[in-house]
Amino acid sequence: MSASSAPLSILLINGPNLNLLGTREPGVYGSSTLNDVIASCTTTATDAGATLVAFQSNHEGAIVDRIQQAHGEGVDGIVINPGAYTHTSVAIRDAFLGVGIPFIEVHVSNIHAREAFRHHSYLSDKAVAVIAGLGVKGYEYAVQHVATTFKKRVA
Ligand SMILES: O=C1C[C@@](O)(C(=O)O)C[C@@H](O)[C@@H]1O
Repeated sequence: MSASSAPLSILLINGPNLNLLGTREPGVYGSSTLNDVIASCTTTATDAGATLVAFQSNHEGAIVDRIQQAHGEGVDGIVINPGAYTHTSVAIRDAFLGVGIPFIEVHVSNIHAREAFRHHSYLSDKAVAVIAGLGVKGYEYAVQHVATTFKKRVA
């Protein structure tokens, strides 16, 4: 397959505690599981002619490693819910700046309507877009946007 006809490649990253979606604070995060999210995002990507790979880790360095690895893999766009690292991680910010892969930041909850320490994100000013407060639907909207508007990246 030539580079021009290769499908757009999307990486979905979920940070700490998002493996607990479905049981974690359901009043805040809802009842869908991470597997539900991955299934719906995979369908959204596939229907739009893109591919999607999902990754979850509770460890900051593993997320940095995965972002760096994505560069070598030719990933075209990343959808990330960094969880609590949103509010703390210069390392994840620097990883995005280092690889230059465009990304959308997703939060299940509206972080701006919650505690003050959740209002600041180390990623938002570098993101193509930020979706917060639309529940797990936010992931699908982000994947849909990446799949239909992002371009294949030139290595
Ligand atoms: O783990 C999370 C989940 C979250 O990113 C969200 O999806 O709403 C919001 C963060 O503040 C929190 O630490």
